[in-house]
Amino acid sequence: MDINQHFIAIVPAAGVGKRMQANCPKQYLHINKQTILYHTVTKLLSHPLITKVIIALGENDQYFSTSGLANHKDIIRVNGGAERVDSVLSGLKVVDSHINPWVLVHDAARPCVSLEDIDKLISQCLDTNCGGILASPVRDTMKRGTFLQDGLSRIDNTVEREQLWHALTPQLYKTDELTFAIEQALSKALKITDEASAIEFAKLPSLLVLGSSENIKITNPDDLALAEFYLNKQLVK
Ligand SMILES: Nc1ccn([C@@H]2O[C@H](COP(=O)(O)OP(=O)(O)OP(=O)(O)O)[C@@H](O)[C@H]2O)c(=O)n1
Ligand SMILES: C[C@](O)(CO)[C@H](O)COP(=O)(O)O
Repeated sequence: MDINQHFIAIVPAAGVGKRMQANCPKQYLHINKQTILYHTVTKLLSHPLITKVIIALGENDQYFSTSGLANHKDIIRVNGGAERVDSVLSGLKVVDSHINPWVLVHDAARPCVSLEDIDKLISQCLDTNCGGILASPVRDTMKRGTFLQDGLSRIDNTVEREQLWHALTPQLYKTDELTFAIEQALSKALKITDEASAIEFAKLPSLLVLGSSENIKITNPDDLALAEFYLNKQLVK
């Protein structure tokens, strides 16, 4: 990978982690005595091509100041927004596309991403001059369902899983294209849950770059132990 440029990573970290049912936002839960946010941000900054991280924080965030990241010279803080997409857009507003024509976006809740997968994403996107995302193919039979009463659900149909992928992060796009795509999608009140969906609405292409299924998003309580296992597995490599 003959890359002679450096990258900024935007880390949306302004969520409250409702599904985690914890006593603090999930990005501030600890694994091996460090916060998940600390693991994620230091992982990104350990990549030789990532030189700055822009972290979008909640307006009332009371944890960041003691996270071990507060005075890091390569971290820029911005205010997050009501939705993840708003937090990402806040980060994009402080990126100079002349200096950083490409930008990575990576969830604070994904500390298990590997440097090798980040290399693959950067390499494939820059070699093809096309934005893209890390993704992992679906392995199970997939069903579409309908909620019934009393918390029950029923199967409506089986969803074809050929070329069905889990969208992961980082997602890597040209700064100007991503900013335009997100602003356009928001102006049309379109539902944007990742950068790729805004790019799709803008009818721009995206690569699917095969990434490890160990790059989980810590979302529900049982994800924490799994993330700890994967992080510790990386330590012994
Ligand atoms: N308004 C928001 C909502 C989410 N995020 C971030 O986007 C990432 C992925 O979102 P998700 O896993 O949904 O996190 P939460 O929104 O915190 O989780 P929940 O939906 O369970 O509340 C997280 O790192 C989260 O902090 C953000 O920056 N701003
Ligand atoms: C961006 C993302 O990680 C792609 O899978 C995911 O959409 C973010 O989580 P959310 O629950 O959709 O906010």
